[in-house]
Amino acid sequence: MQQKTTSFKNIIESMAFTQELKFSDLTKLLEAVSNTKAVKKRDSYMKEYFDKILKFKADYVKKNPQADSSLFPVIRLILSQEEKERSYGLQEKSLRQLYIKALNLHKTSADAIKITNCSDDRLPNIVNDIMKMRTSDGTLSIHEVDRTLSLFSDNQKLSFQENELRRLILQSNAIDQKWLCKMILKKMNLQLGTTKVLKFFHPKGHELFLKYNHLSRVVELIESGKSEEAMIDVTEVFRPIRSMLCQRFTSSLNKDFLRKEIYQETKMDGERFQLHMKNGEYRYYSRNSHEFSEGFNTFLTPLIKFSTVVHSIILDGEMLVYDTQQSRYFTKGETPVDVKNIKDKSSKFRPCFCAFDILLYNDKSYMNRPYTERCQLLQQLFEDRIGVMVKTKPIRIRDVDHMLDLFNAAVEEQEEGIVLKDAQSIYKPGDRQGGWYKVKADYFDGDVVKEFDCVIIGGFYENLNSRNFIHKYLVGAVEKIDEDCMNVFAVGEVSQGVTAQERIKINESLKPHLVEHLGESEVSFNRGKIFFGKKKPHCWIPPDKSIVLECKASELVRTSEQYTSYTFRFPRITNIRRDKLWEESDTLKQFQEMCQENDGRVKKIVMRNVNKDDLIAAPQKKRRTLRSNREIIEGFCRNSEDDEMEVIDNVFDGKEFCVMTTTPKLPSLKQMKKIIKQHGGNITEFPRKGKTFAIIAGSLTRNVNAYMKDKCYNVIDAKWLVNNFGEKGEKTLKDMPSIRPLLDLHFATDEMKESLRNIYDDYGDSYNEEIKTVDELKLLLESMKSENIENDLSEMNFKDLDKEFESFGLKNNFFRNMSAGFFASDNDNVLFHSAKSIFKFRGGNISSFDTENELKIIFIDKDEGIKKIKENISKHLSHGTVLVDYRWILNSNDVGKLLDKYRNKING
Ligand SMILES: Nc1ncnc2c1ncn2[C@@H]1O[C@H](COP(=O)(O)OP(=O)(O)OP(=O)(O)O)[C@@H](O)[C@H]1O
Repeated sequence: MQQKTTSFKNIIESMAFTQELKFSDLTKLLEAVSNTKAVKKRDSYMKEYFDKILKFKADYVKKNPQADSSLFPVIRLILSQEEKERSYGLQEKSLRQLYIKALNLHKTSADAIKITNCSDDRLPNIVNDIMKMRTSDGTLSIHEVDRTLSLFSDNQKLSFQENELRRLILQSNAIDQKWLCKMILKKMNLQLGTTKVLKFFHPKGHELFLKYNHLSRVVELIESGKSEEAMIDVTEVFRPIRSMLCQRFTSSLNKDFLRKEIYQETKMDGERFQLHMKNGEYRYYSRNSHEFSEGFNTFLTPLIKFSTVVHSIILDGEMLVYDTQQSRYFTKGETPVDVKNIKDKSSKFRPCFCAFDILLYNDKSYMNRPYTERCQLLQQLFEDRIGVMVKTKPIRIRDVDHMLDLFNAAVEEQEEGIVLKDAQSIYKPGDRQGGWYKVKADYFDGDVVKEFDCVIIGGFYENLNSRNFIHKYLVGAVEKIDEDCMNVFAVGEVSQGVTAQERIKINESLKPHLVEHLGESEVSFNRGKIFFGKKKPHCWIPPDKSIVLECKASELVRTSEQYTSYTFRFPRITNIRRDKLWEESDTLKQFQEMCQENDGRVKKIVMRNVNKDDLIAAPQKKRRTLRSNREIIEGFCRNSEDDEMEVIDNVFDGKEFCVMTTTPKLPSLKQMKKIIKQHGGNITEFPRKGKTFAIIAGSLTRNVNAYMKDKCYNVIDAKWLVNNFGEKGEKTLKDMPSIRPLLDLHFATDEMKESLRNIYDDYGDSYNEEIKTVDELKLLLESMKSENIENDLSEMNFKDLDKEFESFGLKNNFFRNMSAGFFASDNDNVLFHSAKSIFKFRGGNISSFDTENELKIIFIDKDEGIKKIKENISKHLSHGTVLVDYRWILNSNDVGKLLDKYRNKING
């Protein structure tokens, strides 16, 4: 009898609602969600799924009241990236091996090679492709998959996992395996956030997750009917709570903000940890709620002494490394050991817990009490013991000046910054807007923190097997050897700060020039050498073919990996300086000066104290710079609107365009692309030889110029597009509008020239159409190169013409008072000639080299080598002659005014 009862109980226990749910239904949903671009549609798929299974569950529970009806297995599969309890010991590399074995593939078979060589992010898709050939129907239940993943976690022996995976393969289809692969790797990339998914599961799901940061806890609270109660507070010891975060301090806050009661605390620079203690048992949880009790219980717990009244407590704080010999703390950037990983008992390093908040005391939650009350309590419960456990000392802020003094003093003390806390703020788990603010020097714009302009000299691939996507750039500082030679030195790596689209664009520009790095310490390029440090990039790039990045960092830290002995901490790209030549990057000397020895400590790169003006001016300025650069990039972002765009005529007949630059007066890049598509054209993000009909350029940036030099692409002025189709592309046309050589084309390929031959003469004068404006006439005259016509041109009274045609807005003769010579040995340098024409067209006077007169200004092409140029024109040079790179004319023309005096000046 006894026997019978037990086995019946087992049957009941093993009955689970998720046995009724097909895994292939779930993977079908995940596939549909991840393939859908429209956000609303994605949401509706997920919502529909949850509505359906919740209803199904309600019916099931009625019939099987004793069975396990939890939806946790479903949720933890969909949100595998949040999985904390299970780890499978499988990364992309080992998972490849596992699949090869489970599928019984021979190492040299085509499928095995595909699995081995694909990039990490492609692995699930490759598994999908291979499985298509061999799968059965998907008959697995969610329960079965979830259970197997638990087994994977409990037993990480490869032979065991191989058998289990094979069992699953036999019962699944290709899509099932694709998603299983993603679940094991915990990289779902579902395009649907965790909180959103949880919202579909339960209206309080996402809020509870924000608070508790733990899937199983959230599901448990909801399914046990405790969601309302939990929203208020169910803080328990040994249940980690999501950390409250800090908002960045910006000037927009300061008016009202500093009128409140605000406290300042030191911003400690270690690792965020929670200390939980109950009746002498201690546990420690990281910011992501992972437990790291073992090490801390060995090295820290035995030294901690709470007041005897404390039976249970949860403290929030920062774990720092303390050097017991030197009696000093290490910041995160300079610490020689990982605070979570101190294992050696004889080590001079010890973890020290710096508490700044208390969330629970003697089983009573304090999370909903104001900051000041929590702080008061915290001060009473233990004595500070340096190097073991200490607490912050909040200071009440009197006014803005007081706040700035405290901040500047903190920076002076080499601290990371300060934290400001609203006296009334309660502890809001996971919240960044709850009344805590972090102030750091690099949040201020411009010259508070040094901005580095560094040229990209190398790259690190995301995946070494495929070597097709650089995710991190090695950047360098320059050192001039002589006029023609400049070396570059590796100073740091930078990855953050650009969007995925921007990174794609940078990578595409670098791609044609990348050279595989074979471990050399130095490599040569045609203007000098690059010197690397110990860490070698996967590929290098000649600086003269590269891009300058403007980077900011929070500080400079010691490194043994770069050429320089210091490198950036928390570097991020703040700008892509397409306007800057690689030689204009920061110099090695400048960099080394920043790194002057200072007690062996981290180098703050704060240039000066922050003052009240910085609080007002900075953010606006910053936004502007970013916007202008973002706009250049914006056009490379695919937009879901594009898919829904209506084509109103087909005058472009599938012709491919690359919209590259715009100006403030022209429509945005996005808008221009839309215009092209509306008229039947195609867009490419990068010009393709033989395929791209034309580049559309609003301004002749360095990038556009580089494409013109290639001589493979027509470059059409963006105004052509707007003039013919309207600002919004609204005008319907029957035929492709004519492209006028003088007015619309910056560069024409031979093919284009040939096709225009029947319509325009050699100077670009139309056989059919009359000249309509002075602008046109001037350009036409410019294009005529014969002696007579040149003379005619110089004799024309442009002043009168200007007056006469003021109504046309032709007042931009900004080179009017300048006389200059032009020297370039390369006669085919299209850009140089176009700069010369623009100079003349905008009123400049071109001095001749015929006489032996000395010229004051000579425009040259710097790329031809200064030494060589100087030899060629030595007799025209005097002490006062200034050599200026011709790009200054192009750049001035682009912005419609003279740029600061000779930005591209070479000497003088
Ligand atoms: N006194 C303090 N009060 C609150 N947080 C502090 C304090 N001292 C140091 N910190 C740390 O500063 C961090 C606050 O910044 P935020 O919440 O944005 O985290 P973060 O993204 O790690 O930021 P950062 O990189 O600036 O440290 C906290 O996570 C915490 O680790």
